[in-house]
Order: sequence, then structure tokens, then C-alpha cells
Amino acid sequence: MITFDHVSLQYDAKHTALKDMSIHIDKGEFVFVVGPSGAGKSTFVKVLTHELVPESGTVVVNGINITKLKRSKIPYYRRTLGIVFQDFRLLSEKTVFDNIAFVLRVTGAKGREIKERVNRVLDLVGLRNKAKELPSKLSGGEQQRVAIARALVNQPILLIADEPTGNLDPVTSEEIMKLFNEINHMGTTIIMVTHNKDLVNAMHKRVINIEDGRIIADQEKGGYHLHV
Ligand SMILES: Nc1ncnc2c1ncn2[C@@H]1O[C@H](COP(=O)(O)OP(=O)(O)OP(=O)(O)O)[C@@H](O)[C@H]1O
Repeated sequence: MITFDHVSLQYDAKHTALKDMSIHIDKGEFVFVVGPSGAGKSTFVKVLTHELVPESGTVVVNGINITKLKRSKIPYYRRTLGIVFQDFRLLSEKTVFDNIAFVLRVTGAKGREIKERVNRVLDLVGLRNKAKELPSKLSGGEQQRVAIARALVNQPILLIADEPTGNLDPVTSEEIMKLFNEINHMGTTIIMVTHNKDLVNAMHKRVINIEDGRIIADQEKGGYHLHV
């Protein structure tokens, strides 16, 4: 599903963010990526989303070598991913429904199909009753659920979440994590960057530990252990 083969990425002479990184992640896995600040976690995500292209090595996602992706193919590649951020990134002037429908309209989907698909993901995240609200009327946890629904509406093969519980209280974070777990059980591969030690320890999933641009630990059913 995802293979990094000897991937290195340097921002400038002083900052090498990924150093000869090799890793394989199978379809259907749920993987936490942990590590101290500045370790290279966001850079790892940006390589996956093709915001950054490494100098050396190859990255293959779902059979596509994204280090060799033609510019014209990038939007199609991105549509196979769902991405969730710490700060939700919802459009404040659009309703919950339209925030999700927006990504379908861009791809030319028609009214009836849009309605069906948006309602399906709203049911999944438990927010059908909030479809007509603006994001500002929702709690942080609800806004993150909308962002997750938006990430799922194109039926991505891979869901990437960069610190998705960073702005949420512990109880809400736990609920959001349960939702990710359900999504994973339905077959979507999930890669989640997080500093949330308690959640990582509670979930017993694979944990990839990055430090100084390298993978220093990779454990099945692992816990959150940073080397200090
Ligand atoms: N645009 C940039 N230009 C130069 N160096 C950068 C840039 N972005 C990140 N870096 C450097 O690359 C390294 C990895 O950064 P990255 O953002 O991937 O870390 P991170 O593990 O996501 O950190 P955090 O947990 O704080 O978000 C750091 O040394 C950082 O200073």
C-alpha cells in the first residue's frame, strides 16, 4: 500500500528532515507516527500528500510511484487521499453540508449523488442533524467530525490525520479516536501523527517512532515511548 524506499529530504543546508527512511505499511493498517518536535513527522505526511518531493529514494502509494508523478496527475492522486488537520480547516461561510459537498462539486458530481454521499458520511460521523449549521455553531469535536466526513466523502484509500486531537479535550479526543477506529474497521488505511500519549497507549496499534529524520522504532501493538 505504502512503501518508502531509502527516502531522504533536505529543506536546506541546515535542515535534513528525512534521512534514508524505509518503511512499508499494508492496506488496512492503522499506524501512529510519533516523535519529538522537529523529528520529521509533518515532513513525512507532506511527502505522502505530494506537497514535498524527496531528493532521493522512492515512495509508492497504492501502486503509484509518487516521486515520479506528472504534474497533471497530482490532483487525481490527491483525491485518493483523505486528510484531517489539527485546526479542522472548514470554510466558515459554508454550512456543514456545503463544506463536505464542496469537494464533490469540484469533481463534477451531480446534485442527487452529492446529497446521497454527503448524507452517508454525515450519518457515519453522527452529524446529520447539523447539516444546515455553520461551523462556528459547532463544538470543536463536532467540527473535527465534519472535517473527517469531508475527508471520507471521496472514499479515500488512505486517511492521513496530522495531530487531529491537538485542539480537543481528552473526552472528545477519545470519541474522535473511536470514530477513526470504526473507519479503519470499515477498511480504510489510517496514518495518524500525534503527540497524544494516552490515546496511543490505549489503542494498541502499530507505532512508528521518528527521531531526527529516522525511524528509530516500529512496533506492532506499540506504545508511546520517546527517547529523551
Ligand atoms: N519549510 C522548512 N524549511 C526549513 N526547514 C524546515 C521546514 N519545515 C520543517 N523544517 C525542519 O525540518 C525538520 C522536521 O520538521 P517537521 O515539521 O517535519 O517536524 P515534526 O516532527 O512534524 O515537528 P512537530 O511535532 O513540532 O510538528 C525540523 O528540523 C524543522 O526545523
